[in-house]
Amino acid sequence: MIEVPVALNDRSYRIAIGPGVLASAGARLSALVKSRRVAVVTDETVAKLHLERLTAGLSGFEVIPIILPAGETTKGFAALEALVDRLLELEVTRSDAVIALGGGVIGDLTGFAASIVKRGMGFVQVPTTLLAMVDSSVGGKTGINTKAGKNLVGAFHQPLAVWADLDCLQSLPEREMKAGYAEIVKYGLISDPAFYEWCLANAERLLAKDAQVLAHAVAQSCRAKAAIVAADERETNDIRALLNLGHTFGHALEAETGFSSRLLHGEAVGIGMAQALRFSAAAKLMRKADADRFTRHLQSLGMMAWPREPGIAADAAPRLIAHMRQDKKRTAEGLPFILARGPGDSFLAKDVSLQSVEAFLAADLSVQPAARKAA
Ligand SMILES: NC(=O)c1ccc[n+]([C@@H]2O[C@H](COP(=O)([O-])OP(=O)(O)OC[C@H]3O[C@@H](n4cnc5c(N)ncnc54)[C@H](O)[C@@H]3O)[C@@H](O)[C@H]2O)c1
Ligand SMILES: O=C(O)C(=O)C[C@@H](O)[C@H](O)[C@H](O)COP(=O)(O)O
Ligand SMILES: [Zn+2]
Repeated sequence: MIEVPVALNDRSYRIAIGPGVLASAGARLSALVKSRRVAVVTDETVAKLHLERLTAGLSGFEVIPIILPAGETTKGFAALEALVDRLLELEVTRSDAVIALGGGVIGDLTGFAASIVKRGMGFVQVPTTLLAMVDSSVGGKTGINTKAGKNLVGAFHQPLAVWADLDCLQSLPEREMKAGYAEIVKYGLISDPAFYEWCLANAERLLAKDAQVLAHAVAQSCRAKAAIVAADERETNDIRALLNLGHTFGHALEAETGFSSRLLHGEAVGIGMAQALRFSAAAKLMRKADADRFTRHLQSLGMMAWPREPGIAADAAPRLIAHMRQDKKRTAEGLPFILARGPGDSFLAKDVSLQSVEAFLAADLSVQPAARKAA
C-alpha cells in the first residue's frame, strides 16, 4: 500500500493507493466521521462492478446507494439537482461524508454537491477509472458542465480522503485506460523529463495493466499533482494552471463534439497536448522533433493525436476559438496558454493572440491522419 499526503493545512488528506484498499473502507471511514450511515454515489456501470465490494468493506455502516446514469451528460444541472435533493432527503449533516465511487464524472458531481449541501459537507473520493485515480480525485476541483461549456460551474472543495483501489482497474476498458494515460504523461510533459521518458518506455505495459507499472504511474502522478495543488490550491499563482496543459484545446474539442461519447475527456486532453506542443514548435519555442515525437507516441498506442480524428469538421477553427473564450483562465488581459520549451518544461504563456491560435487550428484541422489501431 502506498500513501501519498496532500498537504493543505486544515484541509490536508491522504491518498491510499494499492490493491485491496476497499477492504479497509469501514475502518478508514470510521476515522473520518461519527455517523454509521453513508450515502455512496456511483453510476450504473460501476454499481454493477464494484459497489458490492465497497459495501462489504464498509462493514459497520448502513450503505445507501445513489445510482446515476454513466457518462459525461450526468455532470450537469439536472443530475446535480436530483443528487442534492436526495442527500437532503436523507437528512445528511455537515459532519457526514458522502462517498463518490466512480470516474471523474461521479467525483466532480458528488464533490460539487458536497460543497453546496448545507454549505459544505464531507466527501471521500473512491476513484475507479485510471483517469480519476491519477487526476480528478485529487485536488478538490469539483463542478459540472453547462450549455456554455466544460466545468463552468463549480467549487474548490477538498475530499476528506482518496481511496484508490487498483483492483478496480481490472474491469476498465482499454479505451478508458488510454484516456487515463493521457493525464499521466501530462505530469511528465509539465515538469518531469525523467517521468516523461519513463512513460514513453512503459506505456504499453501500463495499458496491459502490469501491476507494478500501474502502481508506480498512479503514485507518481498523485505525488506530482499533490505538490502542485499544495503550492497553488485555488489556481491563483500560475502554478496549478500548468495542470491545464492541453485542456484549452481539449475542452474546446469536447464542447465541439457536444460532450458526447465520441470524445472522452482524456482523449481530448491527448489531442490537446499534442496540439499545444505542435503550437509551441510552430512558434519556435520547442524543437519540432520533440513535438512530433509526442504525436507519434500517441499514434503508436492507437490514441488520437489530431482534431480531425474524433470527427471535428475541417472548418471548425472559429467555433473552437468561441469555445475557448469561455475558458476559466481567461482574464481581461487575455487567455493564457500552457506551452512548452521541451518535454518537462511547460510554462504559462500570457502573450498568445487568439488570431495566431485560430491560424494554427485551421492548419492543424487540415491534417487528415491515417486510420488508427482500434481501441
Ligand atoms: N476535478 C478534476 O481535477 C478533474 C481532472 C480530470 C478530469 N476531470 C473530469 O473527469 C471526467 C472524466 O472522468 P473519467 O475519464 O473517469 O470518466 P467517467 O467518470 O465518465 O468514467 C468513464 C467510464 O468508465 C466507466 N467506469 C468507471 N470505472 C470503471 C471500472 N472500474 N470498470 C469499468 N468501467 C468503469 C464509467 O461508468 C464511465 O462509463 C470529465 O468530466 C473531466 O472533466 C476532472
Ligand atoms: O486539477 C487541475 O487543476 C486540473 O486542471 C486537472 C485537469 O486534468 C482537469 O481536467 C480539470 O478539471 C480542468 O480544470 P478546469 O479548471 O479547466 O475546468
Ligand atoms: Zn483533465
